[in-house]
Amino acid sequence: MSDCRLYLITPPKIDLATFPALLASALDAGDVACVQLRLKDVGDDVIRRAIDALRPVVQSREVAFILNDRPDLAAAGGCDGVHVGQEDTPYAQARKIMGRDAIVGVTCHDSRHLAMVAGEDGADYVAFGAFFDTATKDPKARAEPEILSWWQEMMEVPCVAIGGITVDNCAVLVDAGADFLAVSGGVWGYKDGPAAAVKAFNKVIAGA
Ligand SMILES: Cc1ncc(COP(=O)(O)OP(=O)(O)O)c(N)n1
Ligand SMILES: Cc1nc(C(=O)O)sc1CCOP(=O)(O)O
Ligand SMILES: [Mg+2]
Repeated sequence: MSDCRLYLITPPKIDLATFPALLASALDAGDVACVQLRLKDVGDDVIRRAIDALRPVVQSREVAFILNDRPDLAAAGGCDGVHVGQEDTPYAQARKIMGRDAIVGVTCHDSRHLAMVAGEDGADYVAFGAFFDTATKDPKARAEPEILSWWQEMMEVPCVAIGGITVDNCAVLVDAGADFLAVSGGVWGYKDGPAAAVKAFNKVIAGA
């Protein structure tokens, strides 16, 4: 059985009147390691309100609550961590803002070099992607599953696979050694709903 775990990414737009209950139902359906709040092109107040609404839902279930892009708002809002990309706040600054005990993850696209640098700098995980076509964003790179196997042989730092991951295509990434599958559309857009998606992902992970 694989040690791989699910890492949920929130949908690009969320309605705070309904999304907390939907998220709770997904988290109660099966194992989830982290939830990343990912809102693009919105003001700080919108992000703060979303943190306040979602953080208790996530943290009360012993799941790590991670904010995308913004270590300042993550630290101020009591998040467990932050995810930064190559064009966001640099890792060292994010770490300084978040503190030693927080989770700081770094996007590395399909680059072994970026991953080595992030791992050696002290990142808590490195993220590779996009592995598949995705409608959630226009990804900078396409990664192949071999990069996960290569990383696992070289390094102790966990690796996250992201980009177009679904119940139907994820097995190859689990087999290649992903520690986490980061998924948005494959959960929130799943034919039978997000709770069924979490169950189905966990079934594939357990069988891999
Ligand atoms: C787990 C995880 N991996 C990669 C990303 C992408 O981050 P980034 O390249 O900064 O792009 P945006 O998500 O900010 O558009 C991520 N968010 N999470
Ligand atoms: C946020 C993000 N980053 C990517 C990268 O390649 O770095 S792909 C991606 C989209 C993830 O959403 P979905 O599971 O719907 O494809
Ligand atoms: Mg970013």
